[in-house]
Amino acid sequence: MIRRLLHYSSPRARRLLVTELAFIVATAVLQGVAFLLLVPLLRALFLGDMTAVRSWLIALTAVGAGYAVAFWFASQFGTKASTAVLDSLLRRLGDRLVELPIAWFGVDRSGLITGIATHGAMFVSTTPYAIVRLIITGLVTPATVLVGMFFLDWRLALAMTATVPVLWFAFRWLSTGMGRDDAEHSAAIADASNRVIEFARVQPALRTAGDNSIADHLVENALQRQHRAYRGLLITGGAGIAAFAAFVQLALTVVIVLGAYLAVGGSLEPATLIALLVLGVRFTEPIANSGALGGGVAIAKTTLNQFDDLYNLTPLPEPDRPATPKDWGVTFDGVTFGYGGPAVLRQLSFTAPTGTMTAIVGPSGSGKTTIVKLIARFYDPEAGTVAVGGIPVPELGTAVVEAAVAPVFQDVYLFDDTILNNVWIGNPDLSRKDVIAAATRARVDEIAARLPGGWDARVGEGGSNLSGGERQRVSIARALLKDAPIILLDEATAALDIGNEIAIGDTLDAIRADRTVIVVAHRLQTIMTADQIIMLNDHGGIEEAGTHTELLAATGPYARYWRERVDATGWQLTRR
Ligand SMILES: Nc1ncnc2c1ncn2[C@@H]1O[C@H](COP(=O)(O)OP(=O)(O)OP(=O)(O)O)[C@@H](O)[C@H]1O
Repeated sequence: MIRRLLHYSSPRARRLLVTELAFIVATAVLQGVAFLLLVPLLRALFLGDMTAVRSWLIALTAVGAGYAVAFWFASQFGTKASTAVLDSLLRRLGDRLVELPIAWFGVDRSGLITGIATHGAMFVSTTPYAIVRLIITGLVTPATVLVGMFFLDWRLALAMTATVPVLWFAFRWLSTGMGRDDAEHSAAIADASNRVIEFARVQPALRTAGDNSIADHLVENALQRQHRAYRGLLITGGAGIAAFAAFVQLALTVVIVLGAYLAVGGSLEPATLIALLVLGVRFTEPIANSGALGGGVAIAKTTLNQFDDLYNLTPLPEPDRPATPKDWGVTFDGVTFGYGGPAVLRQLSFTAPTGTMTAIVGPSGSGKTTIVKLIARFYDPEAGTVAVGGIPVPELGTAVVEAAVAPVFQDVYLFDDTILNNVWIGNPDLSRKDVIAAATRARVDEIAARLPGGWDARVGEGGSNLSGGERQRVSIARALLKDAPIILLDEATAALDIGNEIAIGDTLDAIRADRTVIVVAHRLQTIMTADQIIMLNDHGGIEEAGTHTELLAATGPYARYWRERVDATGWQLTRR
């Protein structure tokens, strides 16, 4: 565990941790020496040899003083090491989260991340001082006593040595059992946290679903699983600690019986026997204490295992030196992709040249949003190539793609901050005036005017004070501000109010001239005015492609789709 902790620590935390451990070992050795000195001291007392008593007392005082100094240093370095380790773990977690492919966050990981970032990292950082220190003391002090014991009575020393493997196996058994149960408990906590967070988020939908909704059952099941896992942990821990303590007492009894046998046989002075028995008790005491702590180490290991899992994930390949694209056109060449299951897109090929707007239409679930995610490099395709400016995206690298692409998805997440700051993150270098100008182009000014506090009104957690369409407007404003050469827009499927309709229309007009715009299009206006339309089919391929006029003239599936949409929406073609 310590090896892995050192691995995840910063150089400073590593230095502090090693120094702390060195002082802990020193205190344990000095404690063992102090216990050993009790034997000649007690024997001198029993025999009434006051000169020897005085000498041994002085020696004991000197060792006691050394112990106090080492203990003070161990606790000083312990406090500093714990803060530095916590800092390192949180930084490593943050750094790793930034490196992981966005797809990893697709499945809800909030419970896992929250667990590591709050109690997990905190527990691990305090483990060296709160737990490992006592375990080291529980091992090193008895080891020191054992070595000294050979000089006092080799027969009792041998008997004590014989108990060591038994105690070691019992200790391992206890730690392994608690580690296994804690891993299950930790997974159950993460699952329950996810469910409770989800439960809180979807309350509006749940209220209409009634008391027996599936979400109620999911939360209930997750909480019950956590409850069962916790009970299992307590039972294993309680039984294991009790069994370990029994083994320790058994070992002590063996030594006492042997000592008594030797004393009765006359080969051991009674005064020495009593002193050695006192030592025997002191020998087993730290071992028994450490048994209860083996489980603590196992619990800390759960968090370190989670760190290992995060670091074992393979990130998307990145180039040593990112290539430079010649323009910002996007090409799909024989792309096949399927979220680890059946292919969603099969052998898909199309080109969206710079300075054009491509509308993607097709049945629900045909892979429209998947195309957008592949361009933004949430994933790499299983076969074929997604290229920007003629260069395959893996050769450009995630950083280049992220800088070049401004995605506007349907599920926009806003920070619990002011409406203006939520736009500002699109380009933090700009002035307030420029940010307001861009936000106004996306009609966010209408939203700000409605909210008490205007531009400085807070939007609530995740943007809960705004409607879905309004959140998308803020996201469009961010995209305008970012001034990226590739705009990916996943238009809202739900009917938009007139304000949002105009905002999206205006934005597309404003940005399409010199950029590559790819829109998962639902608005008829967008579809009709696109430079090319790509209509997907249900099998992950292209049904038809061309301009609106060409496709209508072809009177194929697109013409039917268009007719149905126009009839359904009662849409009328007018010039603006
Ligand atoms: N993260 C994911 N993991 C597994 N499957 C996914 C994931 N995201 C999407 N899918 C599946 O991939 C298919 C295509 O999804 P996609 O969102 O691209 O479709 P779409 O055409 O945009 O649909 P819609 O018009 O309903 O938004 C669907 O069957 C969907 O269930």
